Amino acid sequence: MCGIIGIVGHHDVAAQLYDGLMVLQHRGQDAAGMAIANGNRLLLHKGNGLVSDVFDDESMRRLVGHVGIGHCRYPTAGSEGDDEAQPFYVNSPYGIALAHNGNLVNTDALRSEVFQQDRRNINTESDSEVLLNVFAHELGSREALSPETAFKAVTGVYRRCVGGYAVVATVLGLGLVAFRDPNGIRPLVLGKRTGVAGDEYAVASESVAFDLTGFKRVRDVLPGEAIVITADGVLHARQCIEPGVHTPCIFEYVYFARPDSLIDDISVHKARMRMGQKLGEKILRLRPGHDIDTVIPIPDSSRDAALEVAHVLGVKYREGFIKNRYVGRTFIMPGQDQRVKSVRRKLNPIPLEFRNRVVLLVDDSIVRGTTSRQIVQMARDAGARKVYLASAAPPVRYPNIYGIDMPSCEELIAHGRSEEEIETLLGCDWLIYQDLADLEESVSGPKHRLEHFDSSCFNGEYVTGAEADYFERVKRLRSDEAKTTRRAS
Ligand SMILES: O=P(O)(O)OC[C@H]1O[C@H](OP(=O)(O)OP(=O)(O)O)[C@H](O)[C@@H]1O
Ligand SMILES: NC(=O)CC[C@H](N)C(=O)O
Ligand SMILES: [Mg+2]
Repeated sequence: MCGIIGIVGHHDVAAQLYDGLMVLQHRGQDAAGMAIANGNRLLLHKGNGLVSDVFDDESMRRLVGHVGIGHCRYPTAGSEGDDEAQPFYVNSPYGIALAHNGNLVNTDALRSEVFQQDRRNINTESDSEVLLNVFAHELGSREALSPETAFKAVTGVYRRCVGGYAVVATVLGLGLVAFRDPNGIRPLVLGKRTGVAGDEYAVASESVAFDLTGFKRVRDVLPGEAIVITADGVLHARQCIEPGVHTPCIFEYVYFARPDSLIDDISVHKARMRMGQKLGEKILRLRPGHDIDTVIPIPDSSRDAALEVAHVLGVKYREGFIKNRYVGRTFIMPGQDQRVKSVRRKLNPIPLEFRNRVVLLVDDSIVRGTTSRQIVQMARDAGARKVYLASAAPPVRYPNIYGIDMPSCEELIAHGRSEEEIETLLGCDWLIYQDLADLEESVSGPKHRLEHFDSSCFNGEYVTGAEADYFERVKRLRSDEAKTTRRAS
């Protein structure tokens, strides 16, 4: 679930892109990069690592220009190599750099189409490089360069690229182009800042990227819409294809996004609080006379929900696990060994919050079960009398194919298992999952702002469809086993 940002300003934008990327770091910890338009050059700097590792004073000094894009990567296709860090660059037509959040599900068909029909070579295994070349071909086959031709090129992308994608690109001689897939699966938001020199614009994966950079959130980019901001700061917007059913990824609200973001006009923080409220109500329905002494969140992402669960149950909320702030998110780490070790490094119990108590641990989601297995054991070792575990999301039973790297259902602890079987595997005394209808209601809120979601990892329904053998192929290429073999070779 990468983070993307693009800015058209009146002054150099690299420092602000850096600040924006720092706030989007939770969306991708593997690689980072920036591309800045400077006259007839696209200045590019990217590499593996966190934003603060990839950029130093020297690289920042080189990135001069007032139109630019940035990316932080969590790979869902290809490898974790630095050749697949983003933005990607292509020299024709005009010179384009592009950064992508999401995942295409017709990459293989497109790859051969791009080679045979468009006569373009794709030099990596990245789906984003394919997307860039489709956009480049579509732009190159129109007459002059203008917002109009950019919109037509985006329509071409919409016709050819299937999957989840939010994209920012800089095109030399034009400015910034941004667009969001026809179902709006991946988020993209537009911001504006008005200064003495006039209006400046930004687009980003999450509105939180604006807070630090002084931009104000204007609105979400619509599914199937494209935005062009010319280098002189003029904004053009166009619906480039009839939008499909708007199905934003529900996992953004459960886990990925920061709580201080608004996505599709919905506060992630409030959505998570409502998840907690519904989860608490379910627990009360199932066991009105429960014996829970304390609710303990699994930091970080479950805190909003856990606090509300405690309120509804009328019991104490205690921070029983202390998180080491120097360990990143474990779920988005590339290998299972690394994930397993990181959970213990990251979380440590405060025994006095567990001793002789019946504790309810609350997490936002249970995916591979890496975190839950260990924290249940830690709670027992710390002296808990009983350990209950609640998940603010339903069982994750199906792969995600739109930008979250859980490609192989065998790796999902809930796949093909009943809740009782999962409870036994996790070793807890009671396991409670949120119901999907309650999760969806929590996100759409009392005003029913959204009616549909991409909830595919919970219900196995994929709004775009996928190539017939897609799931098998992606499992072969991207299971933990395949990644380990690839790294060793
Ligand atoms: O069942 P699993 O495969 O372990 O995945 C689910 C866990 O991973 C995530 O935490 P993570 O440590 O990535 O980030 P966080 O600090 O934002 O909670 C999520 O919040 C769950 O705790
Ligand atoms: N998580 C994402 O958005 C990944 C983007 C792209 N598919 C890549 O692997 O680089
Ligand atoms: Mg977590």
